[in-house]
Amino acid sequence: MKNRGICIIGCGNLGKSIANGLLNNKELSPSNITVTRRTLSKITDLKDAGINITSDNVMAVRNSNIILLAVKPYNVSKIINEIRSEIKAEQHILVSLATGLSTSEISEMLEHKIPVFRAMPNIAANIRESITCICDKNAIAEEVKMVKFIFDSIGESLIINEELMEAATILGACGIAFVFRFIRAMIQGGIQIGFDANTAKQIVSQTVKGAAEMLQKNNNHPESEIDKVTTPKGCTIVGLNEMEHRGFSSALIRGIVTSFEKIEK
Ligand SMILES: NC(=O)C1=CN([C@@H]2O[C@H](COP(=O)(O)OP(=O)(O)OC[C@H]3O[C@@H](n4cnc5c(N)ncnc54)[C@H](OP(=O)(O)O)[C@@H]3O)[C@@H](O)[C@H]2O)C=CC1
Ligand SMILES: O=C(O)[C@@H]1CCC=N1
Repeated sequence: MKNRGICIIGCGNLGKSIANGLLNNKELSPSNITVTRRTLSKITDLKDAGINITSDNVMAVRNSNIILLAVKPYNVSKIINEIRSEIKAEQHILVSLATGLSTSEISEMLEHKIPVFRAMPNIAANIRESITCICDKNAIAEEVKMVKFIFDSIGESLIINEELMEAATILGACGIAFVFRFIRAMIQGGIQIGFDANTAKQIVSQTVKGAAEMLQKNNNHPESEIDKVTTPKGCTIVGLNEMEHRGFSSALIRGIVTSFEKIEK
């Protein structure tokens, strides 16, 4: 990977999170990373860290091997039109991060047949804690390994079938927003029962981190961990039951399904 150039076209919320995450990858030199957007004043910190910043998408593509397309879905065809003639079969791999556009739709916009990937990270890429689901069209094993290397370096990654890409978008990419909303509600509850906002945030964040890490490390089902907390006739079970009476699990499931229905339209 050392001599491969990576460009991120559209260095906004997601693109910048990825760029920040990649900065900590010792196998990638910041000078091999180029990011683009029109408003460069918003990414001068990346320039200070050694990443090339530019508004020139064509130059960025010309000097790179792996193109991460991180613009809004409605800007994808316009950007591909702009860079199409620079995309070379022997030089490039294209990774689209755009929601809802298939690898076939992207491939059809291109002049040459090149490996096209879709990847769905989340903004925790910023601290190298993303989960990224990846699928591809026309890629060989070595190219898959290369793309996986990039996303493994900003968290974890999974190769999935393309038909699950929309579901992956909801659970992983939108999912982090759902988790933040849960955390916010916990903090609001914590303030109501006596903590100041900062202390409540510290307690809740570490509690959520501990719960997530327990599941990652011991592979148990969440309910079997809940059983270890709930004392018969105790204060945990009454809280949990009240949450369920109020539709807690149902609200989450319905939110996930509603987001999925929106993306499937
Ligand atoms: N945000 C998220 O958590 C996730 C987003 N995605 C997908 O990633 C993509 C990007 O989303 P997000 O980062 O939220 O969007 P943003 O709007 O934050 O980022 C897109 C960036 O593209 C830049 N841009 C627009 N036009 C051009 C152009 N002609 N040349 C270069 N850059 C351009 C914009 O900057 P400027 O106006 O300065 O040019 C903007 O900062 C979307 O397709 C989204 O579906 C996927 C997973 C998670
Ligand atoms: O809300 C959206 O449409 C995008 C897709 C995943 C995260 N943000």
